[in-house]
Amino acid sequence: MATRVQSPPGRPSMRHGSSRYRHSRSSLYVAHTPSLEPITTPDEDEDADESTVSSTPDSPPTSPSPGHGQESSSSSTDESSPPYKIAAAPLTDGVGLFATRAISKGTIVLCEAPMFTQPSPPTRTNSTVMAALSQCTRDEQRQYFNLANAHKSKGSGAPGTQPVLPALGIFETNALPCGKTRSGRRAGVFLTAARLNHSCRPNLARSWDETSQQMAFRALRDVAEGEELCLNYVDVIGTRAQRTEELQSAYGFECVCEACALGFEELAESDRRRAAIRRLFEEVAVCGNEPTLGLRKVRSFVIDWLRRCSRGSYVQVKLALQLLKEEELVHYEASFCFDGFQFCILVSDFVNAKAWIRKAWEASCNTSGPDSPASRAFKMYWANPRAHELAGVLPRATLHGPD
Ligand SMILES: C[S@@+](CC[C@H](N)C(=O)[O-])C[C@H]1O[C@@H](n2cnc3c(N)ncnc32)[C@H](O)[C@@H]1O
Repeated sequence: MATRVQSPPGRPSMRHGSSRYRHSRSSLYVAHTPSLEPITTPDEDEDADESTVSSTPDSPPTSPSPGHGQESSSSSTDESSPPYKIAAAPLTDGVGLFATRAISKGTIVLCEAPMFTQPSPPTRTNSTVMAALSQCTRDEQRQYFNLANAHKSKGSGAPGTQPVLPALGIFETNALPCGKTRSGRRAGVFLTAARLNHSCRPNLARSWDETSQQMAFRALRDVAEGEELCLNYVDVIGTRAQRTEELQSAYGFECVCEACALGFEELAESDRRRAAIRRLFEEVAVCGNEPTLGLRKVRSFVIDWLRRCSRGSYVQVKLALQLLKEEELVHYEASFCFDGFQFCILVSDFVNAKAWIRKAWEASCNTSGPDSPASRAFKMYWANPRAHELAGVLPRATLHGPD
């Protein structure tokens, strides 16, 4: 069974020197599409006055608005206690984390250092996990061996395959990706966060902080007291059938989350929306790892898109944002907004570019904090959109902003 670790991870990273923003859990490069209907043709709109967008300040604030990345606080009598508790999650046949008080969007719910980390397979084996465990305290070892093990039933191993021994099985079930070193990517087990169940409508996002070597878990939306706190282990844009297949093959369980438990008609609606979001992602996934190739692809994509615009059959980023809101999948917002920014940048529409990048920055602060590489890059582009390598590579045009 595949590890819980996503490749590469869970929260966004910005590829400096290129133009792509990679969404966290997704393997998709989301250079999508312009929702951006041109309202003037090239050359009609000479140097637009950036100050005309009143909702977009000329420059980003020095610090994000309240809420972003704040440690949890509430009206609870004991604010120093964690805003969560571990309790039985009967549907998952185990435990989960539950909010002990109301938590507002963007709040850091939990910040945790890994008990230990490991390299990626094949370097990671049962022996390397056992060696790391031998450096931990007895209490930590006891807690570790109490964690879920999705590989338990495979103990004897299928003919011709190696059995998954307990220490490794537990690691593969619970580990989260935490950064990259010179020798490659690493994953770690976090004793508290290992109790977070999966939801296809998650209310937590995780982001690894290289400086503190800790994982932060932030509320993606306002969470009510008593609500279960959940991450998404896999990409959740896709129909229930697609998600079920992925969770089964990667983690071996049938998802019991609220999105998967919807009744027939609601599920059909949800499936329709998620399929549309995925289509939007894929239709405009134009860029690979190689910046020059990416640039070429972006260019031909935009030219094609401009052509399609004139026939009125373009896809709208705004539509994607609306669908994400309806499905409560706001952690994908920053990717779409960054694409909106990039398409404006291509045609030197700096007014609308600023509006898009501001929205991308706000969304990114909520999911991964103001100090994440993506948030920093967005803020930098907000201050100076012309610094983007795609700036002005196509004839000038005026597109639309997000609002
Ligand atoms: C990382 S652990 C999460 C905490 C776990 N429930 C426990 O008791 O320790 C992952 C395991 O929890 C269960 N699980 C997590 N999310 C689930 C979901 N949405 N539906 C069903 N089971 C789930 C699966 O058995 C999975 O292998």
